Amino acid sequence: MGASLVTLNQVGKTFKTNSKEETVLQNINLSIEDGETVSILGKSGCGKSTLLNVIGGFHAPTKGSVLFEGEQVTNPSRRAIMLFQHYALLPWRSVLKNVELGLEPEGLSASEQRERAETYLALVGLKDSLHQFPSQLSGGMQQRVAIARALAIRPEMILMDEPFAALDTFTRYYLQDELMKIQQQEKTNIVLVTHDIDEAVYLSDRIFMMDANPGRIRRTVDIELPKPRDRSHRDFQYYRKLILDEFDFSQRDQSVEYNI
Ligand SMILES: Nc1ncnc2c1ncn2[C@@H]1O[C@H](COP(=O)(O)OP(=O)(O)OP(=O)(O)O)[C@@H](O)[C@H]1O
Repeated sequence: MGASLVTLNQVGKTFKTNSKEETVLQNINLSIEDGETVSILGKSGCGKSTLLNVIGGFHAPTKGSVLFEGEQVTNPSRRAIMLFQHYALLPWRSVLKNVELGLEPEGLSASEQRERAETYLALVGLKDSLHQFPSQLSGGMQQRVAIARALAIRPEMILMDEPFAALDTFTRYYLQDELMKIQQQEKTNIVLVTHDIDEAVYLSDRIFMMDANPGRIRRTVDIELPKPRDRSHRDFQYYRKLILDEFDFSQRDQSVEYNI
């Protein structure tokens, strides 16, 4: 096996404000192999988004190092694109122009730019919506535009911060399926922040489970199930239960936790 795509060595992150100092990440060691989809799973406030931002070069670690293909990460780059929960589309630009916007720094000709944007919009099933505006689309369609915009840049890695959290269950399942198919086709590495255990088990090759105060990796779980996965299969339920047990949820009222 070659070198890891991403390696974090002894990473710590402390935020300093006027009144206090908060250590949000402590002693994070992890590696992400090329081709993997990994999830960072943990309760609210445990430092998931901070960890994602450190991986993407948006926050500098206070301690330790972050390596991307063996090179120190010091800044965000187009090799790792961030995808947010709230799409971040420009409302005054059409679907096509939103995707083309991400391509402007690449210096493509107008026709190349358009062709690339159309290719990725077709990939996410939006070839008939090129000239619509974000406000004319459902939340799920808007997130598909955002996914197309990220893919069109052809990054090596997409960092996703709870990308489907604002969507209803049916749309979320649909987009999780789409994302999995696209990932298998494009071979883009995905790092997904979520607090949805099902989403993590459904999509991930590996799950990094985090504890809070300070944020640290509690346990890493390899999900050894072929894709596409069957959410109702007992092997899927095995991993789901393993994670619920690890977070100590299984002792509580299970009707609350097994509510899908
Ligand atoms: N730029 C910042 N400055 C100061 N503190 C910050 C900053 N960013 C995050 N924090 C603090 O770091 C802690 C972890 O936040 P983070 O957003 O990483 O958690 P999270 O697990 O992603 O939470 P959630 O699931 O609710 O989004 C919080 O206490 C937050 O207040």
